[in-house]
Amino acid sequence: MVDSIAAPLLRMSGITKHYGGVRALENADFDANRGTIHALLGENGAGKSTLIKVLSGVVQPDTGTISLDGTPIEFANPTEANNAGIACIFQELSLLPDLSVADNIGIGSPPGPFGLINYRAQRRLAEELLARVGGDGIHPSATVRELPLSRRQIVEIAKALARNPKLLILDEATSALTAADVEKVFTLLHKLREDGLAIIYISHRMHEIAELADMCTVFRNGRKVETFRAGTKSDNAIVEMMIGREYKSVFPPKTEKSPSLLPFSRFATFPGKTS
Ligand SMILES: Nc1ncnc2c1ncn2[C@@H]1O[C@H](COP(=O)(O)OP(=O)(O)OP(=O)(O)O)[C@@H](O)[C@H]1O
Repeated sequence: MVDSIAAPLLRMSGITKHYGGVRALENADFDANRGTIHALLGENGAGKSTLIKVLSGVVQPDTGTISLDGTPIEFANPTEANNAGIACIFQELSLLPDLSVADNIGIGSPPGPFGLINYRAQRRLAEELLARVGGDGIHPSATVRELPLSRRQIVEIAKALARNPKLLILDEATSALTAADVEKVFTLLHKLREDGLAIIYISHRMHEIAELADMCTVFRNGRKVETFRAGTKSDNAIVEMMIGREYKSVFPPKTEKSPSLLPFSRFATFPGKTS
């Protein structure tokens, strides 16, 4: 993690969002720093996805302010958020399966003169980005449909990086991947963190967060409960923050003979969700 004494890259303050009569976020605050992987934790319905939707221009908040790099921002739609340097990856990939890898990666890039696509430039961009994300073995002219899921996820990340974002958000983006493929994505995210990106990561798999995150923020009932450094709280303390009451672990207490290398139980998922 890059320690930052400067202002955070992202600052969300006092965000409230209702869907009709349902309060999804209530006066919520959230900061994210450059060079940091920040996990968002919370039970189902805590407001995590709504926070991300506000941040990525999918929905607009009722009240509250957002600033990026110290500049106040408001997004009317996802394209505006994208243009400002915010890229979002969801569990459902956004790739068009019948197009090539290069077409998918270049899809958001502005066309050349006379509105024409410069295929050579598009292919070069795809090659550069695939190399950056460790997808060297993926051919830019391969059709996305031909690729296994883990490779598609790599292409999705390459596509997200095509606009050179400052902030990369992954919302349950690794849920469909095998453990081995998740490891590959984590290696890539660590590399992107070293490049200075701010990364926000949502997952219900506690062991993933323990392995990946530098910082954690817990949400409950649409509000931020606490932000803390990963590894500084026990599993139970985190679950209690998430559910707002005492939690008796369903896992046997650790013995000296079975130390856990991770601050969270290896196979634990958060209550209320299976992965
Ligand atoms: N489009 C919508 N219309 C009505 N209510 C919604 C809508 N989207 C979310 N909600 C409600 O807003 C609250 C916050 O939901 P949100 O999806 O942000 O939580 P979450 O923490 O991301 O949960 P999950 O882990 O299940 O995705 C919940 O009560 C949810 O039912």
